[in-house]
Amino acid sequence: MVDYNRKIGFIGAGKMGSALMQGIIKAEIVKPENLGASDVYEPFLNDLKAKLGINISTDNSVIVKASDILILAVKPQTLGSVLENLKAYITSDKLIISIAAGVPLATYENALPAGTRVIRVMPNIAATVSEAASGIAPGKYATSEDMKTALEIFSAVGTAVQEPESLMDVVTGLSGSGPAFIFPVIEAMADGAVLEGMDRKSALTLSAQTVLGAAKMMLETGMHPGELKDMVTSPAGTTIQGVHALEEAGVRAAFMNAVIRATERSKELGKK
Ligand SMILES: NC(=O)C1=CN([C@@H]2O[C@H](COP(=O)(O)OP(=O)(O)OC[C@H]3O[C@@H](n4cnc5c(N)ncnc54)[C@H](O)[C@@H]3O)[C@@H](O)[C@H]2O)C=CC1
Ligand SMILES: O=C(O)[C@@H]1CCC=N1
Repeated sequence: MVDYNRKIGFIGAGKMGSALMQGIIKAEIVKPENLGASDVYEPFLNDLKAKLGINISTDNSVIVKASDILILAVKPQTLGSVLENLKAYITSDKLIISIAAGVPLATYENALPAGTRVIRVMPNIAATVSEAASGIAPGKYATSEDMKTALEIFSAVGTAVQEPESLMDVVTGLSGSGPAFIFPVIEAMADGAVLEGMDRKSALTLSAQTVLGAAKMMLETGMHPGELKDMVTSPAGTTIQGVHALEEAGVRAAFMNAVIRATERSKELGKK
């Protein structure tokens, strides 16, 4: 088990950092007084302190010094300067976890003191509601105990799987970015129902529950999505008409391309 008294610190308390902090507090794997966050933008910190009771600072080094596990949650473009400013405070007892898209483990290992234990994680925004999907890759110096710790933290806010680093850009394109591919689907299906006369609130509720139910059914039955689709699709019925409309619009290629393009962008970010 993750040591309940271990201190976890976030550098960057924006959208993803705060989503993870909410999930971590909800899962009770760390006490609020053992969770800290720093950010250059004070209002985010004040909100988090008020909501979660965590420690805050606008000085990154304060949080680094107070933490056993450091989660880097700043933009990939900001990371270089953050690492440069923090390296003097990274001692060998600290585990560094980064969630930055694209940035390879070697970048941290080269920028931080020799032998620093680093783990790369790509979670997603559903950590807020304890339903994140995270891929986790260990760095050169991370121990199996470190991986256990990372898997426990990210399993506490959803589902977490170990992946080789070579697939972390794909994880980014699929599950890291994926919620943003699905929200418009939920909205667009609801729009169809609104066009047919349903009120917006009911349409969004039914649409979102439909996506949730479909995903849950697949995960819980272990059945192939094609087989599940066939269970809904009566001969000459309603569903096959809708499926035909989606195929005419090239929906499968569109979703494949979304994942491919996001993956390629993650690779590009890593080269900067
Ligand atoms: N938003 C998402 O769904 C996901 C984001 N990520 C990764 O998480 C990281 C953060 O992304 P978001 O939370 O979306 O961005 P964001 O812009 O909401 O958060 C970044 C935070 O870093 C702060 N910041 C900027 N410079 C700083 C500095 N020098 N020291 C401390 N804090 C500083 C900003 O004020 C901001 O609050 C990125 O690397 C991104 O690739 C990973 C998975 C999903
Ligand atoms: O859009 C981005 O770059 C980040 C990484 C995955 C989700 N959001």
